[in-house]
Amino acid sequence: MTDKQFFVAFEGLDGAGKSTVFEALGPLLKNRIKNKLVLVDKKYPPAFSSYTDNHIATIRSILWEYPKGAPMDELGDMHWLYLLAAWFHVIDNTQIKPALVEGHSVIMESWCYKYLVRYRLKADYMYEAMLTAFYSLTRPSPVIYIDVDPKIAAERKTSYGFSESGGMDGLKGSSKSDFIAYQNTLREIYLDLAAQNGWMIIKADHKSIDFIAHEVMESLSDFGI
Ligand SMILES: Nc1ncnc2c1ncn2[C@@H]1O[C@H](COP(=O)(O)OP(=O)(O)O)[C@@H](O)[C@H]1O
Ligand SMILES: Cc1cn([C@H]2C[C@H](O)[C@@H](COP(=O)(O)OP(=O)(O)O)O2)c(=O)[nH]c1=O
Repeated sequence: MTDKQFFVAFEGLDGAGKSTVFEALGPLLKNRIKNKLVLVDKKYPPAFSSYTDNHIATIRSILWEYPKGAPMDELGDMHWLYLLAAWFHVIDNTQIKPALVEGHSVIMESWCYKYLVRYRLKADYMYEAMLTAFYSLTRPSPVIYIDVDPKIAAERKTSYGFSESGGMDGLKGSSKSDFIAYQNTLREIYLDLAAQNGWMIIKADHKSIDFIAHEVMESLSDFGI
């Protein structure tokens, strides 16, 4: 048992297995730590107040419940940047910061780096603007990067979304091969970020969820968790 306080978050490509490993890890971690553990799903955080819950439901519907085929690129990359920043700041303010102040530990199913990776492909000033907008967000440590070959992630999916296939970066088409090509580009950027920031990398190709979850638990011991 450990009483170390932590904030850890998963990162990885679309279909890497973040949500699934997050669900498997929760019960394993709860048995290992003395503090209360707060589990936060990026899109569906635990209830807060009715005002805030309504507010975030509105932002969520814009960010994630958009109609299939919506021409999201019409609105512009800077618009989406600030909406994404608004989302992560509300999660930080209402979930992560208060939990840490209370002495609890937090595990996030995924954090904001996926969008930094996507914005790395855009003009430099946009990437810089996103870094600035995200600057004061609480930083997880460690970040657990679930690394999969995009071909394997693609096999798990039945459809390939517009933004998952590079639609927001001017790429046309959302076939399996479009998804794989875009995700391969993102993976290189992700792996650079992982190396620069000392993220924990879990190689997940051809491994069961149970196996991956136990590997994550072993690696977390190296961080005293
Ligand atoms: N290691 C794995 N082996 C087999 N299937 C997996 C594995 N990891 C995830 N999956 C399946 O792949 C799909 C995508 O996983 P998910 O956790 O939703 O990915 P993410 O949250 O990273 O987008 C789900 O249907 C999940 O059951
Ligand atoms: C401009 C831009 C916006 N976004 C925004 C639009 C979407 O509403 C939002 C969420 O992306 P989406 O791929 O729909 O979901 P997920 O977060 O599960 O991967 O991010 C990008 O993902 N990429 C971009 O290049």
